[in-house]
Amino acid sequence: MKLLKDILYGVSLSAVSGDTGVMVNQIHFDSRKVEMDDVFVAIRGTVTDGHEYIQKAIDLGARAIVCEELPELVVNGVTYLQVNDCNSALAVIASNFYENPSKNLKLIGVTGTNGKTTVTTLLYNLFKKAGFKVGLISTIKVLVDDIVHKATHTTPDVITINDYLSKMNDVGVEYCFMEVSSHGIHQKRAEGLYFEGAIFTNLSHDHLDYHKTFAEYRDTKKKLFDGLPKTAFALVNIDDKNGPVMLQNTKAKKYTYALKSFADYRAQILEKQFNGQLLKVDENELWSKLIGDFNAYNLLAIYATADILGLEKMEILRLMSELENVDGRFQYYISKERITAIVDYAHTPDALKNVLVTINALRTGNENVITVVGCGGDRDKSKRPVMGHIASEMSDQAIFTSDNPRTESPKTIIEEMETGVEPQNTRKVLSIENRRQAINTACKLAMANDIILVAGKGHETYQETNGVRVDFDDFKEVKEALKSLKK
Ligand SMILES: CC(=O)N[C@H]1[C@@H](OP(=O)(O)OP(=O)(O)OC[C@H]2O[C@@H](n3ccc(=O)[nH]c3=O)[C@H](O)[C@@H]2O)O[C@H](CO)[C@@H](O)[C@@H]1O[C@H](C)C(=O)N[C@@H](C)C(=O)N[C@H](CCC(=O)O)C(=O)O
Ligand SMILES: Nc1ncnc2c1ncn2[C@@H]1O[C@H](COP(=O)(O)OP(=O)(O)OP(=O)(O)O)[C@@H](O)[C@H]1O
Repeated sequence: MKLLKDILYGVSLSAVSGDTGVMVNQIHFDSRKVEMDDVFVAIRGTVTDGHEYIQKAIDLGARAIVCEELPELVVNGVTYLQVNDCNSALAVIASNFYENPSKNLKLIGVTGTNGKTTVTTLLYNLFKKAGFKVGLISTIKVLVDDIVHKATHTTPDVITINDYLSKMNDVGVEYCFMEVSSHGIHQKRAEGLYFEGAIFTNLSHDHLDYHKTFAEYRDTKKKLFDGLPKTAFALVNIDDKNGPVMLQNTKAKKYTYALKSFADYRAQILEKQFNGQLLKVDENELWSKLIGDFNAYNLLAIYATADILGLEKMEILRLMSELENVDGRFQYYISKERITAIVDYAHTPDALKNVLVTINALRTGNENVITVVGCGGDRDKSKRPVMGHIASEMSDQAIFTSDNPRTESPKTIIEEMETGVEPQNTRKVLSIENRRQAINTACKLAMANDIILVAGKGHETYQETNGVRVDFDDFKEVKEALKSLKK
């Protein structure tokens, strides 16, 4: 139990009705989870308004209510706290409730359209190899030292983040690497946290269903950097045209990394092979199993971060050379017929293009590239024709299929992808709604040395249709399909 007054420290209150000297048990923003003596914070959401559930929360035993508008009738024995912005208040209350766990470790946030999971996971693995106790908050999983928790979001809500950070404090975690999504920043899920540093990977077309304009999407990402204290570091990819924008108003120490521009940290790709690439980082060479220009950026970002955080440069490179691909990111399998299948989480136009550029650069002869790809339902629709265009333009054969249609019609999504296909490429496109069938068809069409890219789902192990998740794992599917081929 905590004293309500204590967890309100730093919250700017516009009105108080009732006693703040009471003990409270937990904080919730979902009335359905409220129990006796909890605090309920009413959040205005995208679908409904938490203020409508204040009475429900009280019926379940809420001892205090945080809201932007006081209800007309107040209940005796309940404390009402009026604030201007419930999301901001929740952020402060959650940090106070868990005794500011972000202050007791070094928290590094990673933002950008692509590369967040890769960079945070590689940093987690690198620092673990270096002998530190580490934590990870990512799309794939949350790791409290070695204990795995299931991830629900890229950036969880602020109560859950503080809960994880507090668990990390309990086991002595020294560094935590956390993905910070634009939804997370907009909904203030990362507010009130003490960041040791933040990293910007890149910015391209995504989430325009939520942010409406690219400028709004960019400015949301920028807030992570605007909010850093001067003791923190801000590390940005300066080859990305929005890199300088991220640094505009930050008080933090500024660092840049780049493959093309002048920067504090620079790398050059010396040699590319299917099983790895040779990079020149500073004046030293690094052989990495992670291939592609985009991974050269990811690797440089982790090298720079580790250097800024004080690890020894040669040791960083030695540990980096041992790092493996992150699950579902350029994960590959070569069949006995010498057909290569690559599973990659590329679900944005930019990521799909990067992966196909990487694959095409590895072609040595006249092998074909067959791409199986879909676009998610109930998400940014404007990506669909662009991804359809990229897949058909950059592959010899593209198979459009389903990728978590959610509540939308898979057929309609595929038709929207087809609108992006240039007339000269239509003959290269097949549309097969059933993802298993699409993967099987790609395997049947493939000849020796061909490369099959299965894009979009990466590490995900389900297909979501109308709220129902059915087991589906691209890597298993394509491997099985290739194994059962009779050629
Ligand atoms: C669009 C979006 O981001 N939605 C998030 C948002 O929900 P919402 O605004 O729709 O909430 P709402 O349903 O309108 O409800 C408003 C409030 O009323 C409360 N409520 C509601 C019903 C009730 O009976 N009682 C009650 O108290 C809700 O708990 C909520 O506080 O706030 C919720 C609580 O934090 C999130 O779980 C939810 O994430 C949904 C599930 C989601 O899918 N989000 C995705 C888009 C997302 O956040 N993605 C990003 C990154 C993606 C990427 O980079 O690829 C992520 O960080 O994961
Ligand atoms: N630095 C990068 N630049 C561009 N594309 C990248 C980069 N790193 C990874 N990718 C591509 O984007 C895909 C997703 O990578 P990753 O999961 O690391 O990104 P993310 O930012 O975490 O995505 P999400 O927020 O949607 O989970 C990869 O499978 C790869 O195709």
